[in-house]
Amino acid sequence: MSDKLWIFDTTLRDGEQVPGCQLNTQEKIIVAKALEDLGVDIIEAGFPISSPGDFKSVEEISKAVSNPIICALSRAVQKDIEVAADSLKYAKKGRIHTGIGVSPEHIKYKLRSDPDEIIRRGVAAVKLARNFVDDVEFYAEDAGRAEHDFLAKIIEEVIKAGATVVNIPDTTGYCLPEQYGGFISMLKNRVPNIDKAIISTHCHNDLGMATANTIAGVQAGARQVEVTINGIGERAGNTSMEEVVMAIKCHGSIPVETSIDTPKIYGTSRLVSKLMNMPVQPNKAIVGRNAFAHSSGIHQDGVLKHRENYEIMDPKDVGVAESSIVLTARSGRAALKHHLDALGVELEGEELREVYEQFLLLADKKRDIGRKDLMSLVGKYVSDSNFVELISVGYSSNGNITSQVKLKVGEKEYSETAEGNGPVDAVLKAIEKIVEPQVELEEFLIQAMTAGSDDVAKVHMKVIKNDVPYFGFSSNSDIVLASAMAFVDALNKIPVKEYATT
Ligand SMILES: CC(=O)SCCNC(=O)CCNC(=O)[C@H](O)C(C)(C)COP(=O)(O)OP(=O)(O)OC[C@H]1O[C@@H](n2cnc3c(N)ncnc32)[C@H](O)[C@@H]1OP(=O)(O)O
Ligand SMILES: CC(C)C(=O)C(=O)O
Ligand SMILES: [Mg+2]
Repeated sequence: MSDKLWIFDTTLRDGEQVPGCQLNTQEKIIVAKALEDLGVDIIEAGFPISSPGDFKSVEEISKAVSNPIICALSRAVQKDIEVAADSLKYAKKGRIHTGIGVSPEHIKYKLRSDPDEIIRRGVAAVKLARNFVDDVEFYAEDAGRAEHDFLAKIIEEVIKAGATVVNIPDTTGYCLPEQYGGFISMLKNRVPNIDKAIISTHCHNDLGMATANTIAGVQAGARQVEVTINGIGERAGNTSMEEVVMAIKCHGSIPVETSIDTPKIYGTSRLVSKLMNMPVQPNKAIVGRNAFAHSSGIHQDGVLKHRENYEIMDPKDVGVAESSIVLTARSGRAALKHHLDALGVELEGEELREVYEQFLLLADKKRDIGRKDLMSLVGKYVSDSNFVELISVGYSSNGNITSQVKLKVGEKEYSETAEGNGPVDAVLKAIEKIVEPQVELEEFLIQAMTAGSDDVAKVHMKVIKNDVPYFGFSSNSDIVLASAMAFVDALNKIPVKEYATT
């Protein structure tokens, strides 16, 4: 059986530390609700001592969401912890996250302290926080550069003091996966009371290792991961939630499961990106614009034959409707044909080869080939609702009935006259004379819509070209004009190439 992996989202705290990403309380509530909907277990809602606005946000988020635990950050400072506790007063389940720097650098240069004093302050902070809430998380800031002996010692002491979760941050994003996993294994092996607390990962991406380190931590026994949507966070960012969740989903060998409703990932990513003014880089794993876009011929051919040839997950699993085949100068015939089929243009053999050659010439000049470009390349193979245009229709009766018709076909204008046994017959014959090759008029139906002399005629027409039926419709109070319009409508359904070959 798999263990539960607790998803601790810090988009609203560490993510919000990014310059330009600050949110107001209303915006934070929108994100918090989306995170609740996504299924996260813990929302780190803010650092309440930092400003009245952040205090209010934690308070309001505590009221607005009910399922996740609401967590408030503090330093190992009495006032911070008291304010954090106060901000959580409406939370159904509240957690105080307190801690202190544990690396030689932090102890000496940032806190200007010594190891014994740091343990004393850490323990005091946890004890104080436990006076307010049962759920207290301790962070050993900069654990990624800490000495093993000291880290094991402080973790043992804070668990004795009542910490329910112990967070082992790689604050500076320094670790390699083996090293980071090594910290977690070391704690599991050396801290006697370690099973009384959940071990949490908190990794930064300064060397692009945040996800790898987090996974290494989980493989070594961590059961909570601290993550942000889109991997936003201080400097190069935090571990991205979507990457960890999908890595676990894709690799059944990691013996944990999360409660994340993965098809909601993409929507949440876009919401956060929009509200925080933080564009998602196109090649971002899982949620980037190109994460499911295939642009080179060999890959496209492979995906079209069998999606799994180049995709390790179903885009629908993360809320992306479908993968895309992007046409570029590196595309092959399989991709071109795929796009043409979608436009209803089924080309094979010589025709496909001819269009492909034109396509490559265009793609070398233009980076992305869109629908309009394709239409211009295959125009002659598809129908075009404006290819045949009726300019004017008239007739005269001088014993015999003679029509005069003006049509534009493609770029050229034509005038024609014809005789018929009535005005409709004469007009249709004149059109037939202009439009080569001849089509066979198989059905012609005129219907009156009301009963008056000013009635509107509704015309339905079926013409056959090369054994394929095409239908035209129109309505007009002038029955002759309505018939001509329906004929032209049917003619415009015929692929342009049928005209071009005559
Ligand atoms: C790794 C992280 O992401 S930690 C979270 C980072 N987020 C933030 O810093 C945002 C919120 N911060 C703030 O609003 C402010 O920095 C405050 C309110 C916390 C403190 O403001 P100030 O009192 O003006 O202190 P300032 O920010 O200049 O310096 C930080 C002080 O906290 C101390 N400190 C830093 N971390 C800790 C800690 N975990 N426990 C105890 N003290 C700490 C520093 O040593 C420094 O103390 P000093 O002034 O005695 O040298
Ligand atoms: C406050 C702690 C958890 C942190 O963000 C870090 O160490 O990176
Ligand atoms: Mg951090």
